Amino acid sequence: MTRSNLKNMHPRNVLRTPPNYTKLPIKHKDFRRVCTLNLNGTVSVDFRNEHTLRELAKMMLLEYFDLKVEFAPGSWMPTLALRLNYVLWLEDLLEPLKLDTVRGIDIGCGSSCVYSLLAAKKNKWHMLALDLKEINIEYAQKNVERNELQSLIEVHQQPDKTTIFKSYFESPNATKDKFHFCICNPPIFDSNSPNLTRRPASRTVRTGSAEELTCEGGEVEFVQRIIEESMLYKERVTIFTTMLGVKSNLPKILDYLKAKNISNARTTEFHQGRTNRYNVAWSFHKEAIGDTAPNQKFCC
Ligand SMILES: C[S@@+](CC[C@H](N)C(=O)[O-])C[C@H]1O[C@@H](n2cnc3c(N)ncnc32)[C@H](O)[C@@H]1O
Repeated sequence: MTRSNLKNMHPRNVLRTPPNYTKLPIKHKDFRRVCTLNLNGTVSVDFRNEHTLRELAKMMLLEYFDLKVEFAPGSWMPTLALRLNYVLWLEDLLEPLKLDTVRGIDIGCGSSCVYSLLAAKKNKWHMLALDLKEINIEYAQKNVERNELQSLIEVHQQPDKTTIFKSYFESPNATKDKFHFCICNPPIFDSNSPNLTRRPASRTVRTGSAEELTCEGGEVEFVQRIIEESMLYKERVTIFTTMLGVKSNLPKILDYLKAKNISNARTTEFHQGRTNRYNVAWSFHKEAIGDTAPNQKFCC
């Protein structure tokens, strides 16, 4: 990350001050094991090594949020700067609502359950964490228990990959409480695309299993499903949000919202080093999003 990029990070992001990679290995012994000490006293981290990335992610969550996290083998690896920018943007969107208690839904929480853990630990938000994969549910549940956040986070297995909120809301055990937001980092690639095997080489190792990274129609169709279900459950969730990994998909989603006559929408961009993400929020409630939170761009 460059200095100018760091300056443009969300104003409340603690990672605006770059981590001290020379001091952190002294404090965190598992992280120390994957670092290389150079002759001039500096420390190198191999971002192409999956095990190293796991230890880095675990160390960052522990150092900055006192969160102890384990990841399922081969599962999707969260980076803290990006996850934090998304949570901070949500804080901005929710602020005008002046809520005493906040309830959110984490669509596709992954094995780390990272968004729910951050939201609960940092803000004491109540979270419903949903995922399809059994192993992700097991790890997510253990991560919640490891951090003693059971009173704030409920983990629920999504039985049907074609639905988003429906199977939970229609289940007899579902809470009758309303939710104030949903957060989502959708599977990005189209499982039917022949280009999947010809993805460009990345400078860092790509983590995540096929089931976590792909779905029918890729992120566009996944988000279109969220939009469709948002129309069914407009009274159950105040602000719907999602992330997109591909810039050219943003206008497609905005066009889809327009086609569904949903005009109350906002976008933001997150730039973390070489990783760019594009977020959309929409609401059926006039008091939400409407007068506040202009479209924003955050870089880190
Ligand atoms: C890209 S990963 C994101 C993981 C985590 N939220 C993060 O940002 O690090 C997408 C996740 O969505 C889950 N998923 C896919 N389809 C889903 C569905 N219909 N309902 C809930 N989760 C789903 C996958 O199993 C995977 O864990």
